[in-house]
Amino acid sequence: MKATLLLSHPRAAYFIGPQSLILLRQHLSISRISPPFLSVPEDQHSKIISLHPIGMVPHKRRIVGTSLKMYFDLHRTQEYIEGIAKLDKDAQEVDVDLFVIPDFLSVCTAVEILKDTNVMVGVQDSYWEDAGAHTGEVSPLNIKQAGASLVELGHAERRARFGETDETTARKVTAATRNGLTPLVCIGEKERGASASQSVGTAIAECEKQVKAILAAAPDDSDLILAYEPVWAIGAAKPADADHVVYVTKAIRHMVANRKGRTRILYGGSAGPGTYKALADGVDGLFLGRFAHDLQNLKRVIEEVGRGK
Ligand SMILES: O=C[C@H](O)COP(=O)(O)O
Repeated sequence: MKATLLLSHPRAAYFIGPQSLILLRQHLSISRISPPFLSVPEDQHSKIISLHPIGMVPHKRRIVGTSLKMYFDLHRTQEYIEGIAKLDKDAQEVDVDLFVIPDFLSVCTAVEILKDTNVMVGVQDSYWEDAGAHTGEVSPLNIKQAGASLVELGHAERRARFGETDETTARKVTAATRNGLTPLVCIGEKERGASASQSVGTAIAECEKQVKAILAAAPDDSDLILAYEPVWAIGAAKPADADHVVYVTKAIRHMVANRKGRTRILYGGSAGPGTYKALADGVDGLFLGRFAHDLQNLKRVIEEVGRGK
C-alpha cells in the first residue's frame, strides 16, 4: 500500500506510506491521527521536509473560473470576456489560474480576445468521437483546433436534462484527453442528507462512484480538474456548508492521491466572494456560476483564492 496519508502544508502536500507514518509519529510525537489525513502543527513542518523530501509533491497552483452556461447573448458575452481579459493581471499577481467557459458560439471570439493573456478558455461539453455522422455534437478535435484548452463534462444540468451518465461522461473524458484538452469534470451528490454526517457519507459514496469512472477513463498522467458541486447547492442562495465541502473534498483528494497527473479539486455551487477561506483546506479553487456575472465579484474571488482567504 502506498500514499495512505496526505499532509497539508501552506506550500506543499506530502504523500507518505505506512512505514513513514510510524517514523513520522515518533519524530513529531503525534498521537492522534485520523487517516487518511494528518494535521501537523505549523512549527513542525520543517521536520517533515527534512524527514521526507522524496514524497513531496508541489502545492497545486490554485484555479478560479466561471461557466456562463446559457445566461448571456453574444454581445453581452463578448463584453464579459473583454472584462475577463482585464482580470488576467489580477490573477497573475496572486498566482491563480483563471478560466472562462462561454457558450459554444462564443468560443472562437473568446480565444481571440484572450490570446495575449494567460486566461484559459473552455467549452461546456464535447463529444466522444473526433469526427463522423454525429449531428449536433461538437468534436473535441475541433475544440482543440479552435484554441480552447478545457472541456467541462458531466455538469449536473447535463446529467439531469440531457441524460448524461457516468459512462457517457467517462467516454468524453477519454476523448478530451486524447485531443490534449484538460477535462473539468463535475461531480457531486444529488440530495442533501437528513443530518450533517449523513450528508457527508452520501456525498462521499456518490462521488466515489463518479470519480472511479473518471479515473478509469483519464490517462493516469493527464491533467484533470474535478469540480465538486453538490447538486442541491447549484443555483441556490448560498453555497454548501464549509465543513461539508471540506470533508467531502478531502475524501475526493484521497481517492485521486495515487494519480501521476496533476489533479485539482474545485468547489462549485453558489460560490462567490467570501466562500473560499473556509474551504481552503479542501479545495484548490472555485468554479463560479451566477456570482461571477458581476466581474467585481470575480475579481474579489481571485484575490481571496490567491491569498488563501
Ligand atoms: O457551473 C457552475 C456551477 O454549476 C455553479 O453555478 P451557481 O454558482 O450559479 O450555482
